[in-house]
Amino acid sequence: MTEWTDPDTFAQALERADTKEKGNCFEDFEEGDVIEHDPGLTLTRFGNEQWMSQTLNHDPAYWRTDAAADRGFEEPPIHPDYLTAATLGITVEDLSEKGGYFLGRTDVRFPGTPVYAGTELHVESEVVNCATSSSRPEYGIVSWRTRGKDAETGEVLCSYERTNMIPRREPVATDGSGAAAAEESEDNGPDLPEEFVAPEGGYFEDFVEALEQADDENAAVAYRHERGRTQDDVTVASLPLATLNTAKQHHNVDVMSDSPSGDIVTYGDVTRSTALGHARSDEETWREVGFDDESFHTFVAVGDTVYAFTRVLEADDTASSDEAGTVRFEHIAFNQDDEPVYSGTRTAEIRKRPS
Ligand SMILES: CC(C)(COP(=O)(O)OP(=O)(O)OC[C@H]1O[C@@H](n2cnc3c(N)ncnc32)[C@H](O)[C@@H]1OP(=O)(O)O)[C@@H](O)C(=O)NCCC(=O)NCCSC(=O)C[C@H](O)C(=O)O
Repeated sequence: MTEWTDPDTFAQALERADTKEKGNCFEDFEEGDVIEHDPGLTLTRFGNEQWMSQTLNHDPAYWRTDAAADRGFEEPPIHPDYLTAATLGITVEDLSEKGGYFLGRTDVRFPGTPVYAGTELHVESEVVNCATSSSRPEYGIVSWRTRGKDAETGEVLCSYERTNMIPRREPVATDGSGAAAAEESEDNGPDLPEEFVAPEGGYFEDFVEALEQADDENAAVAYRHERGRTQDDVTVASLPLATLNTAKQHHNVDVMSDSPSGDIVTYGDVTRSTALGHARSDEETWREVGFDDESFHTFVAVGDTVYAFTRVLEADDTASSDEAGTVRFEHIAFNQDDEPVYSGTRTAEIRKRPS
């Protein structure tokens, strides 16, 4: 009898065998469905430090006990970026493993923070919207409300609404109106203020002063950050896998060679954390409050370099501590060709200058 490992025999066997599929297609989601995700993850110091080091987030409060105490933490906590990435990673097997691109996310909040190492995450998602893509008949667009909870107490630690493009089993006819609208809107020329102001330093007062100066001069507070992070095997494949993110986009070169990106791509949360790390390196962060209107504009792949640009939108003297004020930023991650790859608004408490 022929050995099944004989190459010709095996090729035929592969052709005739059914594939035990992973993940869900667009047709499998229905608005109102609630999905309890099976995978869980213990948030560890190691996982946190691996994520934060590789994305250049070096805020000492997340690394050193004395710096943590100085910021009112019991010990170096789990960073909200890693918490967000781990919450999303756990959902991928059920929501997006089939290969849909992560388009955006909003209302990212951390009601139960600070979170400390040793906390076990339990995550659930509710399908909030299923829409036809008018430009891509082979995909639908699905949004979920996801909550990452402390598995022991049930307290919600991280919550957000996320949208992905999800492959359909059967393509549908579309009118292409989305693509036409996008083309029309490209006709508008750039509309930028004449002057850009950069804050002198990274304290709350520096942002307030820069906003006041910009207001006087009809300018914007906007600046770029010097650091860049070239994507490598660790950022593209290892970091998402470390959050249990099974999206083939990040680790299966074979499948991805025949996809819109043509290659494995960086997990959106890695791109975002990297840009935020660059921005935070130029400010005195006190606490992260939330993120809104996040969008991923184009792919980031191995060899691409992620840079960051910041626009300061507003500042407010009130915060959870007298030692800080609240600032709202828009952060844009861009690549070596100056193309935006991510954008989103961020609300953060920024330390006031010590008197
Ligand atoms: C994915 C893209 C290649 C699509 O590009 P394009 O075909 O040019 O279309 P649009 O960008 O105009 O968008 C297609 C439709 O999706 C809707 N859309 C776009 N953004 C959002 C959003 N934030 N919320 C809701 N809907 C959104 C548009 O309106 C379009 O709708 P329609 O006209 O009806 O078709 C391109 O966008 C791209 O390359 N994006 C980058 C994607 C990416 O790299 N993401 C991060 C990496 S993938 C990942 O992290 C996966 C993750 O692990 C996971 O599992 O989620």
